[in-house]
This record gives sequence, C-alpha cells and structure tokens, in this order.
Amino acid sequence: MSYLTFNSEKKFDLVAIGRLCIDLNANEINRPMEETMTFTKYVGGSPANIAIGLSRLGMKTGFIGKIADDQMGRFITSYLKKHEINTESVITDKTRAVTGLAFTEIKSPEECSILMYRDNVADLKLEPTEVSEEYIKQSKSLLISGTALAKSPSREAVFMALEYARKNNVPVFFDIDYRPYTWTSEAETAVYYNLAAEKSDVIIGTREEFDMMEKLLNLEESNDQVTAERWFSHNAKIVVIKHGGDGSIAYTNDGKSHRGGIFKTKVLKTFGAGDSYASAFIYGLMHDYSVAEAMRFGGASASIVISKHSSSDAMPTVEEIKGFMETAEEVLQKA
Ligand SMILES: Nc1ncnc2c1ncn2[C@@H]1O[C@H](COP(=O)(O)OP(=O)(O)OP(=O)(O)O)[C@@H](O)[C@H]1O
Ligand SMILES: O=C(O)C[C@@H](O)[C@H](O)C(=O)CO
Repeated sequence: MSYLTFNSEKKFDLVAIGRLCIDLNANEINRPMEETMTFTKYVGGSPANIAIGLSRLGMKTGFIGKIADDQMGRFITSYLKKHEINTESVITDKTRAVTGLAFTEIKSPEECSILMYRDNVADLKLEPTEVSEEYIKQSKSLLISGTALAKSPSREAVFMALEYARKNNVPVFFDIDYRPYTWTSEAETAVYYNLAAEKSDVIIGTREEFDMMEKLLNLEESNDQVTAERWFSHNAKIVVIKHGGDGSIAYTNDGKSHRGGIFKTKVLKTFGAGDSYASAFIYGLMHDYSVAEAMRFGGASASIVISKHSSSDAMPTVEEIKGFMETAEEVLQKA
C-alpha cells in the first residue's frame, strides 16, 4: 500500500532545505579530541548529507540553503555540483556569516560526539523571501530538517517552504534532527518542532527527539505508538521512530506498525546513521517499496555509513546497499 503520492512529472525527486556545513572528522581515532591532531574535511549538515545520499542512489535532487561567501562555501557548492545536486537555490550570504563546522570526536565506536562551531552561521540566515515557490513546485517531495527552525530568519524560511509544499501537493519529509546546542530554550524548541511536524507527511526522529517534542504536553504516558498517533490527526501518513542499534519502528495512518531491524557491521563511528537511514528510506518509499522494505534498505545504508569515516562521502549506491544486504548478518527487531 502506498501512503504517499509523488507526481512523476516533476523535475526533482527531492528538494532539501536547511544547512550546508563542513564536517571535520578526526583522523586519529579511539582517543579524545584533545589528542587528535588532524581532521579530514567533508561536506556535512544533516539535510546536505541526506540530499547527497539520495543523489548517490541516483535520485534528482536540489537544495535550498545559504552558504558563506568564502572558500568553505565554495567547496560546498562545488561538491554539490559534482554530485549533480541542483544549486540554483543555494544563495551566497553577503553579511560575512561563516560556515558551520562540526568537529567529530571518535573515542570508540560507541562513544562519538560532535563539537560544533555555529556562531554567526550562514545557514541560519536564509530569508523566507529567498525560498522560491516555483522551485519547490518542481519537486516530487520536500525535506526539512529541524535545526533550520532554531533561529529567524531561517525558521520563517522553512515555514514558507512548508506552505509552498502544502499548497502544491508536494509531500514533506521532516527529519527532526535535534541538536540542542543550536537552541536557547527547550520550550521554544518543542513549540517550533511541533508546528513543523503538524504540517509534515512523514516524520522521522529518534525516541529522544520525540521525547523532547512531548516535554510540554504533560502526557500521562508515552510510548512509540502514542507518539505516532498524535500526528495522524494532523497531516502525517508515516511516523518513524529510530532506536539506534536496536533498529526502528514505523507507524502508518492505517493503524499498522512496521519494524526495522539492523544489519551487523564493524562500527567505526555512529554519526551519519540517521542521515544515511533517511536517504535510503526515502528512496525506498519513492520506489514503491513497502514501508518495512524501505526501513530495511535504510538500515542497510546506515550500517554501511557507520563503518566508514565520513557521513556524506560514504553514502552508498543502490548496488552497494543491495550487495551488502545479501551478505551482512541481519538482526530482526523483536516484536
Ligand atoms: N550500531 C548499529 N549497528 C547497525 N545499525 C545501526 C547501528 N546504529 C544505528 N543503526 C541504524 O541506523 C538507524 C538510525 O540510527 P539512530 O537511531 O542512531 O539515528 P540517529 O540518532 O539519527 O543517528 P545519528 O547518530 O546520525 O544522529 C537505526 O535505526 C539502525 O537501522
Ligand atoms: O548534521 C551536522 O551538522 C553534522 C553532520 O554532518 C554529521 O555528519 C552528523 O552528525 C551526521 O549525523
């Protein structure tokens, strides 16, 4: 059963809106960052990673975002172009804003963290007037990611994009992508996340991210099903709740639940799991996979990326994922 309708006449499969940043991933790993001397530079930022993932999977993608007017900004646009991601709606900041940097610390496969440099970042300066309805109209789907809601004017730009998507029947994927350091208050965070989720067709987040959104609600009890059902009275058709190495569960607006197991792998670092999962899951849904098959495809993609050094550059092709699924050990999620 298909929960979403994608218009096959459209130029893009997916347009993403949000941050285009840089990841600096530790080369000397299994130690604290204090002892890491060199880092490798990659394009990063959750929505950028997802768009890159989809492009690796052969999908036509475009990006709406703002980059710094410097070497880092130019590195990002040239990488996107190389990966055939349309950059017509990638705007160059003229206020001397900088590129967001994410230094990743890999202490052990289980203990990874990110040190963010995000003062005066270009991505949060995207203006609502810089979002083109025509551009969104040309896409089969829109991806928004929660960090772009952290500050004005980027917050209003995302809401503008959501309006244009709704008006033109473009299904919206919302990756919650909650990064506490970008926000000032938990209440503000929850309010804006809930407002965006109300307008989205597919909501993807971890259990902890949904907990954050429910904090103000004084729910007597919450669990994955309660969480998901809240959204079906709004616009959601699918709600995916990710549980790291324990897999994922999705609920659909016909009352069904779908379980996603994991594929065992030699984990190098855990970040990048969510973005690679999202891109392959979206690919699956757009290719008429069942929800469970799309989750399986997402889990396999995540498993490949967490065994590699980067998040964006490591995004696999369809052939790589299929080949991996044939040989890797799958652990089904318990009922
Ligand atoms: N240790 C693991 N082994 C195999 N697969 C994993 C592992 N951790 C995560 N995954 C896969 O990746 C998916 C998403 O992972 P997770 O729930 O950690 O998302 P996330 O917190 O958004 O990730 P990120 O660390 O990128 O922010 C899981 O549902 C699972 O399929
Ligand atoms: O999303 C970010 O800003 C950092 C990412 O690029 C990083 O690779 C990561 O955390 C992926 O989960």
